[in-house]
Amino acid sequence: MLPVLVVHGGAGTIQKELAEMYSEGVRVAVRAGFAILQEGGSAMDAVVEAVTLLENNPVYNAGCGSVLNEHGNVEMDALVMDGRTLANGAVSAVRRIANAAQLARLVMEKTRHVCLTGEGASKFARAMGVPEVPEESLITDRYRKRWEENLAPGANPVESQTGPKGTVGAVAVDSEGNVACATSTGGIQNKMEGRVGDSACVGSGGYADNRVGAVSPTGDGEAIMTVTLSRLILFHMEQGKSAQEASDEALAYMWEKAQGLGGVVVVDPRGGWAARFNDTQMVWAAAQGQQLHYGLYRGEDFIQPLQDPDSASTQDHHQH
Ligand SMILES: NC(=O)C[C@H](N)C(=O)O
Repeated sequence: MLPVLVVHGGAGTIQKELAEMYSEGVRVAVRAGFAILQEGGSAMDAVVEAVTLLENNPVYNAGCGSVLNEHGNVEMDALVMDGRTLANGAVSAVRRIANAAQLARLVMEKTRHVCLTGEGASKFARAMGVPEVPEESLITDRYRKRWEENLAPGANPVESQTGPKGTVGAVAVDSEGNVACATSTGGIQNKMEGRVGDSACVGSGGYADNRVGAVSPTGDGEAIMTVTLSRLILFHMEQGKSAQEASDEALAYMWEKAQGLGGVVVVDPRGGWAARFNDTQMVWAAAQGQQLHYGLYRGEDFIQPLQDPDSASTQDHHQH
């Protein structure tokens, strides 16, 4: 049933105290993006709106709330892709802007390139009138502290590159059957300056093609890139697998070949969808028809009516 929107706020191990905040944020974002689809808006508008809200929410590792690189700076990656035309745009290692996915969309719409990086991406943002924000406005106390802990004698900065991976992403099918994806992230804690992650690389950190579907992943970027996870999932769907089967097969392959953990949200053009992960947790939410689905641990699929956010949720172990 069309339209559909599915979002994620990252995979990994989410501290118990923060779980409700993580879950609430993806539900708010999915409602806002889905409202656009219900009014006849495009899949592209819906995914960018959902991701923008998640970037602005300091809970997630994207926009405000991004993790810090080895020098204590925020460098963000993002991409968008439109399944109608295969048009896509990305930015990598971009600094001092609030909404990297919107800048990725401008790369798609206003340049002949698919990815701009670092200082070039910042110059392009300025030329497009995107306001520069102070780096401090993107940094939360939580990540500032984590970064400082890594400077302590005896700390192992490489070890702390693992941990919660709160990248954000969204996939949608609009009422005309067009699919789109958007992904945005601060990357991984203590990454080397200039490190480009999957979230800036089309085919890895996202893909959308009206003939097959759309994917947005989260997780170990190097492993995601090694298996080109998003395109791999769509390849399995082209071979006749459902969104769920294709996701599980590709995630298992990523583990086998690259010891990669992560998760994905996926849609197909008929309105089938999946939120799957091989890490301990992934925070996700989906909207379709009158229902909002959401979950955090494996096997969870809580359902609420979209109309009434306060009504009691029911748990249903049907897996998507
Ligand atoms: N948080 C994440 O999902 C990390 C992201 N995939 C990256 O490697 O940059």
